[in-house]
Amino acid sequence: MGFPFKNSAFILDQLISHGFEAYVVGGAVRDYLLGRPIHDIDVATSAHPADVVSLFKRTIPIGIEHGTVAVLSHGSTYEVTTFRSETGYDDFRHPNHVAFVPSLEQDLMRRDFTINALAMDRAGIIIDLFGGQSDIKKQRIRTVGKAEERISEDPLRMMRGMRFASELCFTLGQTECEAFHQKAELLKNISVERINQEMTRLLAGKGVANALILLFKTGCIHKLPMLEHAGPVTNANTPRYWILQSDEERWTAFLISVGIDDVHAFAKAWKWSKNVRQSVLRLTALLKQRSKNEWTREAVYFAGTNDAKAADRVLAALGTLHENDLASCERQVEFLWNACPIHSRSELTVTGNQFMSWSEFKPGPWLAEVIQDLERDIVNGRIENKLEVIRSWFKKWQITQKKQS
Ligand SMILES: Nc1ccn([C@@H]2O[C@H](COP(=O)(O)OP(=O)(O)OP(=O)(O)O)[C@@H](O)[C@H]2O)c(=O)n1
Repeated sequence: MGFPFKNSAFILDQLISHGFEAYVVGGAVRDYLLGRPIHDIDVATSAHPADVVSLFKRTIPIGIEHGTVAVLSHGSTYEVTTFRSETGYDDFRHPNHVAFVPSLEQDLMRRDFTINALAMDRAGIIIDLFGGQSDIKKQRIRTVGKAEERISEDPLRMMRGMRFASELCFTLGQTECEAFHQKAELLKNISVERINQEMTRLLAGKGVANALILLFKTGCIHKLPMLEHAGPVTNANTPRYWILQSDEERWTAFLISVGIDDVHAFAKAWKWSKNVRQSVLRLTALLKQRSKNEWTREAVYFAGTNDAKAADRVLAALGTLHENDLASCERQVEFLWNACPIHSRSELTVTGNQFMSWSEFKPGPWLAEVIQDLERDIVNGRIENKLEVIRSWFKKWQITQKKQS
């Protein structure tokens, strides 16, 4: 078969020529066997981090406490990690001291799942001590050794297991399922950032429907922040995630499907970035507006075509809109957008300053209001986007404001 990870061959060669063992391990071997794109290449070696640093020109000690050194070459980064066992490795470098480095076997034994506990040597031979290849063939997720032990070492592994089930469309072994159920509570000790990463990937996987069923069956879902009372998701009421095109669309559909209304609080608890939070909030607001009405020129103008189409996809994923009607809804959105006389505030012939110079009011919130009212009237074709027209429109606007106050 030969060694498929050509770009990283120099790392193995350099380590081996200095008397060390070196293998490609983990996700790269798994994804290679699955025919999936390879993202990161991780190398496991018997060399100490200090040896790794001395053997390569450009290195960064990214996780020295875990024995990981990043080797940089031709714009790529390779993670080289000293074999570790649960007790780590002994880095006591006294001249008379023989440093203890675990074996490859010990290193593979402490990994999470059999499909991730595979190694490949420089000749392209696969080292498979726990039946990882057979599990790949049978499309199942099994832990290396006792599930309870692997989970106790790092409870995030439960989320990883279900995320792999989603991404690879694999099933979860029965013992693993039971162990997840028994250990679900431990998820509360895991940082929300790590949970969020796994959950976001789980929602994006092809097998998301089954993964969600697992999340509920194992009770793990109810141990996640703000999902204590998340409400049951079955095969029948799972959103049609395949219609959705971004993490934000998937999160919006997920939150609606499990009955979470307070997106603000959820975003805070899950420490979402500002971008994700604002997108999900915008989409949720649009859905409320859209589920009652057809798109109008004004609604498309204020939403923008991207969000308008995204909102329709979420509606289709939730079954409110028929999937077959999506294409015509998209065309409708495009049509309405093209019919708008302006496409953003910057196209108005007046600015806030102009209103100020015409106005008898002091600056205040009215400025934002007047601009929005103007955009609305122009987009709906009620007035033209011309300075003199807007000036007389503004006179009337001021009069109605005064009457109202
Ligand atoms: N909680 C964890 C995380 C990782 N690993 C091991 O470390 C390897 C690398 O982890 P990572 O890069 O996070 O994931 P990958 O398995 O490479 O998968 P992906 O790239 O799809 O995230 C895994 O294959 C697995 O052997 C583990 O045992 N337990």
